[in-house]
Amino acid sequence: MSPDKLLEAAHLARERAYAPYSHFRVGAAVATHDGRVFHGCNVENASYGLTNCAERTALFAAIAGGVKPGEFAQMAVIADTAQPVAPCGACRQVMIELGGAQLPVLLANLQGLQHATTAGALLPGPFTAYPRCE
Ligand SMILES: O=c1ccn([C@H]2C[C@H](O)[C@@H](CO)O2)c(=O)[nH]1
Ligand SMILES: [Zn+2]
Repeated sequence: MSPDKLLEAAHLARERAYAPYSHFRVGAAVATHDGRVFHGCNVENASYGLTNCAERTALFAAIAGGVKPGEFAQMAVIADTAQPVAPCGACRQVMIELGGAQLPVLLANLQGLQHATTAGALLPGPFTAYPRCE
């Protein structure tokens, strides 16, 4: 799947954002090596801290749909920002856990600006669980 096609999927997912508090809509999409695509949008809550970002929604939807870590091929994220959207730290950590540091991530805005990066480049020095217990 081309990065542009995946970005189109993220754009469509953004339309489904539930963001009545911030009014800031974000869309994400992840593709697997065998061509499955999962969509994510941000889902807010009256208890603001319960909000789930578009990126994690997409990754969690994929895992819930049967995707295993290591099967992710690429991810795309889009929002109405001046520069290509910058995922939050929590999502960067989850991208690395599930997609791996090499996961290609295409960040974009509605004006067509794009930044191609990787999960590892977005979060150097990620937390990895309990290395001293191995
Ligand atoms: O990369 C990002 C940044 C923010 N948000 C959401 C969380 C919240 O609903 C709104 C404002 O932060 O945007 C995302 O989904 N992804
Ligand atoms: Zn986030």
